[in-house]
Amino acid sequence: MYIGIIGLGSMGQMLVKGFCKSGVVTPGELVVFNRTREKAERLRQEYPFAIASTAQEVCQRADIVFICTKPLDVLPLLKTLDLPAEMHLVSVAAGVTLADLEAVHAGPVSKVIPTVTSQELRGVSLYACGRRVTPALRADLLRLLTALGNAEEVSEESIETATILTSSAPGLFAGILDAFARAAVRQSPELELDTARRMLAETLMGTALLLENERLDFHRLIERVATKGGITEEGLRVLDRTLPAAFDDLFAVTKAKHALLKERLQQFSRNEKGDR
Ligand SMILES: NC(=O)c1ccc[n+]([C@@H]2O[C@H](COP(=O)([O-])OP(=O)(O)OC[C@H]3O[C@@H](n4cnc5c(N)ncnc54)[C@H](OP(=O)(O)O)[C@@H]3O)[C@@H](O)[C@H]2O)c1
Ligand code: PRO
Repeated sequence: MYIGIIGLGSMGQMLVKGFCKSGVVTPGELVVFNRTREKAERLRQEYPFAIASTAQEVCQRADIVFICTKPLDVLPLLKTLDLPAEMHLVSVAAGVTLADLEAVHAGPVSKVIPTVTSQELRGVSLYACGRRVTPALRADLLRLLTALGNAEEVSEESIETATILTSSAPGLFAGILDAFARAAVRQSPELELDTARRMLAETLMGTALLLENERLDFHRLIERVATKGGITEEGLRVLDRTLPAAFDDLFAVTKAKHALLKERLQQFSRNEKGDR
């Protein structure tokens, strides 16, 4: 099976690295295209895949094609291509729906929300398959996604909320940790910011391992850390008071951004229909 990847930014590169690292495919089974060719050539030094001259060539040569451009670039690009009917088209773009994809491709389409952590073969890929995806094509897709970590099938209704938990979360964790480190330095200016960041990064790694190796849930972990009547308990009270509203706000603004993206994608589709 040949796998095509169009767009070699953060996600396209993650797919190349994750697929090859897991051994689910060899570089020889990959055919890629990126707008700026040098980026593909740089990555090819490590992963000897085929570089196509055009996105059309990727679609001609691959059985399944992951389109990894920014959301608003997906449909304009797909509209310029003559997509082979049997090709499984997979979009990783936030906000691009199965209906958007089925409107531009007569063959099977799926939507996947990957995550940067899959480069380490850990994390959750979300997926939803369109009506024309056969059980065999679904199994092929699942084989690729489970090589990258866990794969969770989700409805399109819940995919946007789940995206924040699986795909935005690594960046959000980093943002939280950075604010945590900066607060520590405000408290104790003699502590260097980089030292505070390193302490937190190492503590995050250890926490993840404890959760996994001891099969702890979040509450059990809290019990292990927060000595009754001790210091951590006080910190947790502050989080209980302040974080629910902050996370409600976070989900509200990210939902609004998804809605804006979808509105702009629909506008594109309406303009296309008008032109015909
Ligand atoms: N980053 C994440 O963690 C993440 C997670 C889940 C989903 N996603 C989704 O993944 C998609 C890509 O995000 P990203 O973060 O990887 O973006 P990115 O780093 O900006 O990468 C986009 C890539 O697409 C290439 N490109 C643009 N137009 C193209 C065209 N017509 N033909 C071929 N290549 C083209 C760009 O090429 P150049 O080198 O010329 O710029 C660039 O390498 C988005 O739709 C996003 O919603 C991202
Ligand atoms: N990265 C993409 C974004 O920030 C989608 C989820 C994670 O838009």
